Amino acid sequence: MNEVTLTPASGPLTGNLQVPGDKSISHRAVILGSLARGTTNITNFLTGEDCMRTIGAFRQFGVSIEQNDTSVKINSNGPDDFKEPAEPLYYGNSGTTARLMVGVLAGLPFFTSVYGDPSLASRPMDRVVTPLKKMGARFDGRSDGTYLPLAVRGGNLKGIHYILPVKSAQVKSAILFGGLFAEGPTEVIEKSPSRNHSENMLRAFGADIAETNHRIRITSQKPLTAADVHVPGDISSAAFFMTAAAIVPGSKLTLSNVGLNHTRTGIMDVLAEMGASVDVSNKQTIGGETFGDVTVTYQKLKGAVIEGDIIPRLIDELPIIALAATQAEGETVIRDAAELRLKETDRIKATADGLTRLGAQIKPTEDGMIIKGDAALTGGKTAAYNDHRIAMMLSIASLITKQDVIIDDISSIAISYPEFFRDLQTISSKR
Ligand SMILES: O=C(O)C1=C[C@@H](OP(=O)(O)O)[C@@H](O)[C@H](O)C1
Ligand SMILES: C=C(OP(=O)(O)O)C(=O)O
Repeated sequence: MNEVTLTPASGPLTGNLQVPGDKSISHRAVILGSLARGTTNITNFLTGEDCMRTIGAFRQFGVSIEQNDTSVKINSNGPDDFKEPAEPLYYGNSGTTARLMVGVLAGLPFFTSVYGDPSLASRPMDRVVTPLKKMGARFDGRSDGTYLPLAVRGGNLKGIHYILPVKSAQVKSAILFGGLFAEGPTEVIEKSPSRNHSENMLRAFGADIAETNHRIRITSQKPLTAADVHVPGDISSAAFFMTAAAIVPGSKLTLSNVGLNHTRTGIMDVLAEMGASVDVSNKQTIGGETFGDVTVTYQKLKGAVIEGDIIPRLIDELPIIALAATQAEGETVIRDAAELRLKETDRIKATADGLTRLGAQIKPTEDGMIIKGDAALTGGKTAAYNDHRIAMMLSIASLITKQDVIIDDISSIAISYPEFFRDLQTISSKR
């Protein structure tokens, strides 16, 4: 347990921050760099625990991966040279590693077994196992392959045509990665767009991939060609500081080199709709991913309704949006977000409970929450449910409470943002 006591901010937040590299893109860079033949150099890699799990997974196949802080160099001869691992693969807390790797393991002609921490062991895996079984991979696992630990015997895949039953980039990506090993084309259809980093990076690595109208088609073409990847700053990490600037009166913060892929920028749209001033400058695009500087300036917020197709574009930001909503004029309603219940913890319950303990009024619903605005947060003892996004959200809440905030355990923050408290100190005048 790693308890922390945080003191309220003494004044406006100002300055400039560069948040660490994007978690989703870092995972994918290691996966495609390992599947490709040649040398892949990754810059601004996220060294958080989750992405290190993905590096560990490929090292167990014998791939040479040198990691020096945020620089990663992968030398690979492609999957034909991968060795059957002697030990089970441990994916810790990382849903993205588990689900994306299932797509890869399904294509490898040998046996692997996979497990994770108690949180990961409670997250559904049938969403990736079901389509990959249809493609020909063999799985066994708890509750007939619904949960980790999983045993996989891969190889001899055939392409499929699959309409995604859940709005999930992890499921889409697992099937596309399986498609890299399959005989015949694989087609995935998504009803509303989820993050498309896999598609962008597959293209950059020379895959035969085409996309029309939410229909993505990939045809196996071995091996992929190595390509360098520059990872933009993680908008999901920047979201904590964007929101901090939007709720601490008088603040103005600039987050530099933040990923601005349209499938991820829902947080900026919502903050702007709620009334914050959100400005973008210095935009550039590398490897299909756009990034730039985002400046958020405090303005009194107003409540909003957040629902429908925007949800996948801000799914990981809903806890911090809930905090913003406690400071807005009027009520905020979040709907269509039942997926939040299946993350590292049940984030509807954890957000409502964590903020209620600090004095907010939040009513959890089956697929979202209703948040009463203009709450004077008191502070006190609260719980992060061993979830990095909840721990960081509650830490940002401490900036506007009357008294100190005591969070039971903040060790989960190392999952996605190891330097979070250093950055929080940089921009808050009192710490
Ligand atoms: O593909 C990815 O990198 C991710 C997709 C999202 O999950 P789902 O695809 O399950 O919605 C997101 O919550 C997760 O943090 C990262
Ligand atoms: C849900 C998340 O990650 P994952 O699914 O990879 O555990 C997250 O980072 O908020």
